[in-house]
Amino acid sequence: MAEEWWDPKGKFKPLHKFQPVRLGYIREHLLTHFGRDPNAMRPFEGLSVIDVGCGGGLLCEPLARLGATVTGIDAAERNIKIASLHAEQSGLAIDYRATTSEALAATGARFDVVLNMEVVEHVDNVPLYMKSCADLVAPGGLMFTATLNRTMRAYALAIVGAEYVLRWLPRGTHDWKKFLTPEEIETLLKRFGMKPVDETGVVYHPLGDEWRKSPDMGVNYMILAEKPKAN
Ligand SMILES: C[S@@+](CC[C@H](N)C(=O)[O-])C[C@H]1O[C@@H](n2cnc3c(N)ncnc32)[C@H](O)[C@@H]1O
Ligand SMILES: [Mg+2]
Repeated sequence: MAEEWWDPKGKFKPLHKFQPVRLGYIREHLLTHFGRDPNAMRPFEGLSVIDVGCGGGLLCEPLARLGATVTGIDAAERNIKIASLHAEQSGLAIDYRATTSEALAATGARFDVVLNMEVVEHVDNVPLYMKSCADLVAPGGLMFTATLNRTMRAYALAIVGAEYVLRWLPRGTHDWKKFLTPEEIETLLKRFGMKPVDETGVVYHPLGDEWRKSPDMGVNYMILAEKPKAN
């Protein structure tokens, strides 16, 4: 099971391929926003980060290595078992819990940074989910959202291309109707007290077999939002 999540060529291959670009984006914005030293070994010491829908913990581990105090939650108990085992093998202390963002937000838990990466296109009640993620952000904190746009190109590339032609993902992984446009995400962020401050597309470059940031948000994209400091 652990291999499933941590195999770079396995079922979650696209998430592994996204790692450099998304970690670069997260790192860059955390450094600037929280005024951290880019040359430090553990620049995010003292920052609390929650990875919502953490799966096998692909984002939790690098952030813990960079010094952050990391909590990973996933609705699927099985994923939490895999993530915990892997963190133990990596010698990392990560607080993994099998729960949902909705349940955790209801307890009043708050974090400096909320990661909402590749989850929202899988949830049933999007507004409720986005509200729970926003509620988990402490005043002055950040939330990162990564997902797929609801365009014809996303249908062609992320569903026909990735699931049927290239077989990067199992068929049926995504349902195009559940994809959200950047405008829809930003509207929800604002409704729940967040201020969108940055956005970028993420585009595949076949020559280097890598994903890079791009102004083109037509398929994959990331949005950064800030929660204003309490007065
Ligand atoms: C495609 S995976 C994303 C994994 C990880 N965020 C990444 O990008 O590497 C989506 C995960 O979100 C979890 N999930 C969906 N809704 C959730 C919720 N409301 N609270 C917590 N986890 C949720 C699912 O169980 C699944 O493991
Ligand atoms: Mg997805």
